[in-house]
Amino acid sequence: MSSKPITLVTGNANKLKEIIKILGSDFPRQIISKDIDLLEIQGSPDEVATAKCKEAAKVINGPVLVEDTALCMKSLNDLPGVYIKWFLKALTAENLHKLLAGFEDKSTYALCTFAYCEKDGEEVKIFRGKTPGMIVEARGPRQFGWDPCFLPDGFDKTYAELDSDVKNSISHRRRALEELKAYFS
Ligand SMILES: O=P(O)(O)OP(=O)(O)OP(=O)(O)OC[C@H]1O[C@@H](n2cnc3c(O)ncnc32)[C@H](O)[C@@H]1O
Ligand SMILES: [Mg+2]
Repeated sequence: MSSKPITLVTGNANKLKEIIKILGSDFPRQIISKDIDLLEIQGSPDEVATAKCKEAAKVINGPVLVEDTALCMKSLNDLPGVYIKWFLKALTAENLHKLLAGFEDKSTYALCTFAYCEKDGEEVKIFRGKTPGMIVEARGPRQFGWDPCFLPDGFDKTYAELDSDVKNSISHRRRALEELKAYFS
């Protein structure tokens, strides 16, 4: 494995902040971030992350890391899933819970999928993390996406209401990064 810096490609500043915080200072590789709006295909979370990674690798001449986040509602057979970005944009966090208004079962999981590739044409490695919870009416600071609507199992506060260190200790992103850390160390 090379020791070159890894370029993390994301257009989402909140994601970037959490990733850097969770990786911490003892992560063995240097991370550089780059904001490129990558094309997102339709498909499973693995397919979307893999395609994003291959596209990023074509642009960046070296190791690349991308991430895709899905929000999967059980009553909707795991939709919106990877399309949550567009649902959130259309509905805003205020109205997201209304998607499940006609359903009793509000259970939903947050899924984070990282995809890493050493360079263009090389194998893409996938790391996944999942946090179960449910969708509630928006509560807490409206800072990061659907955080105000997601109540993780075992907590009475939404991701938005939780202290950021607590969110980062149980989040979908944290769990995926644990897998990634294990691979790199
Ligand atoms: O450039 P990329 O990394 O793709 O960033 P993005 O903002 O387009 O992100 P995604 O394609 O992964 O879409 C996921 C959507 O879910 C939101 N999101 C991602 N992680 C989140 C988290 O931990 N809490 C709340 N919202 C989150 C994010 O703002 C998007 O609207
Ligand atoms: Mg995106």
